[in-house]
Amino acid sequence: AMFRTESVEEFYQIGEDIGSGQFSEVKKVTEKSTGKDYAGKFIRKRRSTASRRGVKREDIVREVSILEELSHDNIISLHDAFELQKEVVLILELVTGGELFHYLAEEDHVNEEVAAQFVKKILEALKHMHDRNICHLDLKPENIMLLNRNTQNIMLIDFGLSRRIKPGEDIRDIMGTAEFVAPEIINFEPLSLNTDMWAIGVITYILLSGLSPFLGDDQQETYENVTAINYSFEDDDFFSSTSELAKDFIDHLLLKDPRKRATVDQCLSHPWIMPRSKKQKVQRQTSHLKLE
Ligand SMILES: Nc1cc2c(nn1)-c1ccccc1CC2
Repeated sequence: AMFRTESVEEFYQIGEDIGSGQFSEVKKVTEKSTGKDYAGKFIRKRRSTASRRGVKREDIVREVSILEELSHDNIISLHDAFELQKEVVLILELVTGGELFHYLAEEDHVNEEVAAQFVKKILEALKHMHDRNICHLDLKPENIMLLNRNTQNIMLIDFGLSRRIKPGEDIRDIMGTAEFVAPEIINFEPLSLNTDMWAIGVITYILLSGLSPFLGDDQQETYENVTAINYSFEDDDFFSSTSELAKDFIDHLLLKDPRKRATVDQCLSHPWIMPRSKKQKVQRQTSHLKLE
């Protein structure tokens, strides 16, 4: 059986809230037998097929089976799982560095050296997934946690929309967060591993500028900006000190045709992520010096 049916409170002491999702609360929990701290993700089950609240049991089972298949330093690990009458509780590895989103809110934007290190870590986690034909489909700063404040070590945390991409099988029904969704999601065209690569382009743009490239005044306007690929680096000279390498990296990801986008392997060997020469490394650093 996938889930234990004993009471989670018999084995874990429930602590304070540390986060939440649309249908989930995440609390710090302590395993009684070991004294170890974890993150307990309490996911409300959907009571009936007619309801729009809660998560379908099959979707929770999918999230758990994907978490069980993945094993990587920058991907949250699953320690245990309980099923109660109204909810499922996932016992996840505890990360306490806060969301990348909050770090960005404080820092506004980060210098290129730091941004490139963050993106490299996210790409390494994503490579572990893509090598297993698993796509995340909800990559955004809220789903990226910092291991701790002062390193670029990150952790992907939420696999609620993740899917195994089977050749020939069409996935069209996923809808993530408007600012980060690729054009094919809005147009209900087939999704693929390349759908994640679009989100990497959006996250990189935000890391470097603090601006969200497609964000409009409402969801409709955001969708129009995405499907029109309406972004630029000219906004209010937020990119005046950004290197050409960084802009080139983003330009190879924010492409309408998913097949033209750089893959995770191509991103990992892009000179912005893997500088091949002193000149390229200096180019990345000088942009930082100008900012400071
Ligand atoms: N939707 C969310 C949201 C969160 C988490 N998981 N899913 C999480 C996982 C491990 C440690 C800490 C958290 C808090 C945020």
